[in-house]
Amino acid sequence: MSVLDEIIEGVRIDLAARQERTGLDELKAAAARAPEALDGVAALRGEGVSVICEVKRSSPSKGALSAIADPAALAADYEAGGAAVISVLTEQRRFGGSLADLEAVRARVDIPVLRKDFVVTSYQLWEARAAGADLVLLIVAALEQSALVSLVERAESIGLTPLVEVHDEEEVARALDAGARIIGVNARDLRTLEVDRDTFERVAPLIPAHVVKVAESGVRGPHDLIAYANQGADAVLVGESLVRHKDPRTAVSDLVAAGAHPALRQGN
Ligand SMILES: O=C(O)c1ccccc1NCC(=O)[C@H](O)[C@H](O)COP(=O)(O)O
Repeated sequence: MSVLDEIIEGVRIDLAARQERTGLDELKAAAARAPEALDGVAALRGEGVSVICEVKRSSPSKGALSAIADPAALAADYEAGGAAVISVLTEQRRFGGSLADLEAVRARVDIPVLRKDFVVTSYQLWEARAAGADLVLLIVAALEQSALVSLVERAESIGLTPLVEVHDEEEVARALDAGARIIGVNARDLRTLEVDRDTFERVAPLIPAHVVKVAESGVRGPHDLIAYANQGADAVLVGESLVRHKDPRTAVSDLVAAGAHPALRQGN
């Protein structure tokens, strides 16, 4: 069984427990009370390279990353540093996250918030919207094509912008077929968990210009952002290097400044 399969097995068990506690109608009512969703595409189409900053407590590849006592305070630092979007890992077993983290972040920041999880059913989309998320991650490798298509449609229909994650050329074709407006190329191989920063350079040319291109994983600092930008990234998604940093606000503003450099503004 792959790491992805193991994660999804746990996600389905936890999901079933939540579905027992909260019916879909109740969740939809909560989603209707949530503030209107912010536009995820517009947030990532700003000047320069946009930075998506992640609240990430632990990971299957590295174990515990940071004792994040106050995820909302961390997100506020990210926002003050110039983040375009906050990503909150809500998967509990392997990443130590929760929807409570997302709700706390939503209540503190004014920029869009992404629910980063292993979404396999539309119930999780309603959860995301009820918690105040504006974007949701959909991982192509975790979904049959019919499920991917219907989750993209459902997400859009309830105001969530899907960030559709791919790892190779075939998955790009599937993401485009599903109508993705934002595609994230994750450099982390979900079988080996190794990060290969060349993945983006290989796969990104297959993504048309009207689709926002996000380079995910392995950004250690401005030099990696510049490398991804030169390969056509509109945005980068950064987790570990920020949560481990002693001054996350400055770390984000250094990334944003690197992404705003005039040399990167001419369509790379
Ligand atoms: O981070 C992991 O170990 C991991 C393992 C299996 C599936 C997903 C995983 N990470 C999710 C992510 O996509 C990253 O949190 C995100 O791209 C940020 O990456 P990084 O900056 O390298 O923490």
